[in-house]
Amino acid sequence: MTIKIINKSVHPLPNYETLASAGMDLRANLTESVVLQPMERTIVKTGLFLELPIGYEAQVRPRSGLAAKKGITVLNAPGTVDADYRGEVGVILINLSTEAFTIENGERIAQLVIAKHERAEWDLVEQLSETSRGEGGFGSTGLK
Ligand SMILES: O=c1ccn([C@H]2C[C@H](O)[C@@H](COP(=O)(O)OP(=O)(O)OP(=O)(O)O)O2)c(=O)[nH]1
Repeated sequence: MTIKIINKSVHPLPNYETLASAGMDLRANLTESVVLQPMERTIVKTGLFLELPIGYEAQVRPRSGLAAKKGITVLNAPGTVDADYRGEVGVILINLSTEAFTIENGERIAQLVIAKHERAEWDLVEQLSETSRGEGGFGSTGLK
């Protein structure tokens, strides 16, 4: 599939790193680097504007390396970019580590996964079908 994109950033378009990558890395588009203190969050602009086909969304997801090594993650993961959104794609990053982290211009801060989604209508009923799980949830089958 192809997706219309405007690139107002100073970086190349996001691309898939390998043949089977699900996500394309998103780069911070900054005029100067940003320091994120522990527990601080910020919206990092990407300079990218999308026109997704209806029935598709773009998910803004964390990068595992940044999360595991630096404690930097996407606060609202996965962020949802709607097909009718015409603004700049932003990445809400939070620093969950105990040390300050500097976001440099061009740094790969998150990844974008393009996904199909359904749009459902509600069928308002008085009763739902019975199942063996019933209302059990939130660890009802044990935690191990
Ligand atoms: O990580 C994100 C999440 C959202 N958006 C943009 C695209 C999305 O279509 C729009 C609205 O996002 P969302 O529906 O999650 O936000 P909201 O808090 O419900 O705001 P709104 O009232 O604008 O829908 O913001 C991003 O650029 N990055």
